[in-house]
Amino acid sequence: MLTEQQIYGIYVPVVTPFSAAGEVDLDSYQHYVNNIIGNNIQGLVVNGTTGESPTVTINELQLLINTSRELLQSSTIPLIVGTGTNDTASTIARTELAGNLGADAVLVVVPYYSRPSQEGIIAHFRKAAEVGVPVIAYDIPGRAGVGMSVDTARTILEMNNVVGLKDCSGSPTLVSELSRLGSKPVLCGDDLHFYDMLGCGAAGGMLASANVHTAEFIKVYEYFASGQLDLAKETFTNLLPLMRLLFKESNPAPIKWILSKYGEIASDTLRLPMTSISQGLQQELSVHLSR
Ligand SMILES: O=C(O)C1=N[C@H](C(=O)O)C[C@H](O)C1
Repeated sequence: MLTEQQIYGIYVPVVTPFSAAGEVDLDSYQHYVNNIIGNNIQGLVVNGTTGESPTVTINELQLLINTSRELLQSSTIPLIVGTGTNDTASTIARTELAGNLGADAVLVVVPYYSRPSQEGIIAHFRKAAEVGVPVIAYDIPGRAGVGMSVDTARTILEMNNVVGLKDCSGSPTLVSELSRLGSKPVLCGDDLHFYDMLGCGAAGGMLASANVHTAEFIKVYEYFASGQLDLAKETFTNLLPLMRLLFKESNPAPIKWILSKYGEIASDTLRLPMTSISQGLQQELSVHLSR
């Protein structure tokens, strides 16, 4: 079970590879995730936004959790499973499933589309936390349509079983205030501002871009944590041109494209309504293909 003390460093939210026909491609998943966990990451995140969670069925989720558990058999890296949906009942069902299959924690997003009140957001997280599996709450107003206020985030972080927050709010306010108030740890989910967010008090990052050049992202964190700020900044700045392209079109399409070009996954297929990246972005990303 994931504890608050384990929330730091680099967590990698992995993609869900699909075959050209749109089925989960387990061979690619095993090959690629095995390479990711060969790095000194702090957490493996399955079925997050990057894993195209809105299109993954509950049976497929079960398969992904079981496969990930097997891959992590001789590893101490915690397994975090995205179980949040826009519906509290199905979030609870997925959280129970993940817990029963051995997830160390779940990632629960603010319910998207419905635009609940702050009270509704709190009630949603209370129900998810009551399942008993450690919860990382996930604030991403740009995708959810609604975000957590600082008070809401504090209330949620005070709940038993909530171990931390993933902050994709797009502003330093939440992480700065929570860290000033001595709240539970916050992981930055805003790749392009990772370095600044560390400066505001983030304990690490859950970064889709860390699927590419994973070791470099770990270095940014380690340099920062050991006070070597110039090196942290320089390493981060070197990653920025690629990162900007990885978020130029909707995540995870650019990451899937680059992973397929690296031979990590067999195809960059996405499930609709997500589509592959444009020809223009392919050209721009091609410059970054050598590793
Ligand atoms: O899958 C995730 O977790 C992440 N999703 C964010 C998004 O796609 O908006 C980005 C972040 O890097 C991690």
